[in-house]
Amino acid sequence: MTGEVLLSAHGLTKAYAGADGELPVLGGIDLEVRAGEVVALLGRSGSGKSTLLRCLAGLVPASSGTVAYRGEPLTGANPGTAMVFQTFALLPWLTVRQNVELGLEAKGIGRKERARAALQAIDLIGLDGFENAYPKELSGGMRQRVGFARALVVEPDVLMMDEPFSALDVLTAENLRGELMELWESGHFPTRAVVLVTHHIEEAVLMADRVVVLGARPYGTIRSTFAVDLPRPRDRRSAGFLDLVDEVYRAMTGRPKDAPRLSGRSALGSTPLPPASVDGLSGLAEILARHLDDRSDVAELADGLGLEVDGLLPQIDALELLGLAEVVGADLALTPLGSAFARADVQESKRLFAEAALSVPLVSLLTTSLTRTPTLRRGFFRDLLSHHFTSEQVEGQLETATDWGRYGELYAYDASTTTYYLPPTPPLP
Ligand SMILES: Nc1ncnc2c1ncn2[C@@H]1O[C@H](COP(=O)(O)OP(=O)(O)OP(=O)(O)O)[C@@H](O)[C@H]1O
Repeated sequence: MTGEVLLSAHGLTKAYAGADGELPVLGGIDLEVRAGEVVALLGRSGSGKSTLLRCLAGLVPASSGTVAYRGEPLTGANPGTAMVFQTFALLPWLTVRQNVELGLEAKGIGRKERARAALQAIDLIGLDGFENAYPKELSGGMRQRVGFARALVVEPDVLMMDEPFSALDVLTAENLRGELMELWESGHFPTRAVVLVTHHIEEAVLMADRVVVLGARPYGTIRSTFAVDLPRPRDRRSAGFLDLVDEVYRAMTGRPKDAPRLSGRSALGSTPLPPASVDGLSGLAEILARHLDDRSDVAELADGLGLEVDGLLPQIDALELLGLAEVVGADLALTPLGSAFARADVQESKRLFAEAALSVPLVSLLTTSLTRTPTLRRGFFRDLLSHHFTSEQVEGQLETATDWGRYGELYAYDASTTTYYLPPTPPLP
């Protein structure tokens, strides 16, 4: 790696203030971004990717450690970066050109020069003809082009992108990714490096020279880094591409030795329940049961379903957590319990599922609490969980626990009164 260092983070930590004290999000990040490279920050939801990007951009202050631009520690917004967001964040009452000019206005650049630079950026990103259109007249893809033009117009040293394609439909996203990388390769790209936040493994391998995998347990740290030496434009079907996707996938699912097991049989606060419905995880178990030895390569499974690999992560996590499957290398394999579950009739599958779900702390807590107090409000469990998780994570976990417990007939839930209760015992025949 030879380019000069543009961005650097050393010993960077970040904790947000929460209702119940500090929520640590990043722990001890060391990272450099050099001229000439595209770096992807890859990780699951909640691993702190966006927070790291914002710290590098100086939009969020670090709790400790340093972030520097060209060796100068940041004291506010990073003057060498511009950001493209997932949601396009355009001002609806301004035209395309006026939206693009916004970044320049903030820099105190005169009107004539602003118009010239904006038109150039608009042209570069394929928006010519839309200069005077308002955002509501544009498709999602065209709106995101405005997002790109607005960032590129200031010719930042480093373009920062926070999941810029995830709000777009598949074809539009693929098209825009391709155009962007062509532009980067052509040498006409007005930035010297790119940092991309994504949770799509394939997107990271497709676009980046270096993929930095963040792990989320117990808080965001760099788990591994991969150099991507594949020639551009990259072929998603080439053996090299698929091998690297597999390797990165293993790094994302592999657990560091000292991290708590995902099985979460320990404390309530260890690992949030994944957002996987019983239907979804049963579907995956049934598909696995159709494979030889009840196991399959995860990338192939996802491909067969028309999904990106990470699209299956919540269901895989759920099957593991419930002890119904395990990840072995790049494969997902049903356990004997999972195999029985996948092949059982409805009643037996509910019984097996209940047995598995009772090993999950939150489900077990709901069940045992209800044996002591026959009805309990959702707010009671929300409060308990809020000591360990953000409110979004709390609601997500309660959704999952409600679905799982209902299916296993461990408890029932009345949404109109937000109350859990024990299901009535069926009458004796
Ligand atoms: N401003 C904030 N205040 C409090 N907590 C926050 C704030 N921003 C993020 N968090 C929390 O920090 C954790 C990491 O969030 P972050 O958005 O950085 O992760 P991420 O890996 O980018 O996830 P995602 O892909 O879901 O955006 C999450 O638990 C999130 O709820």
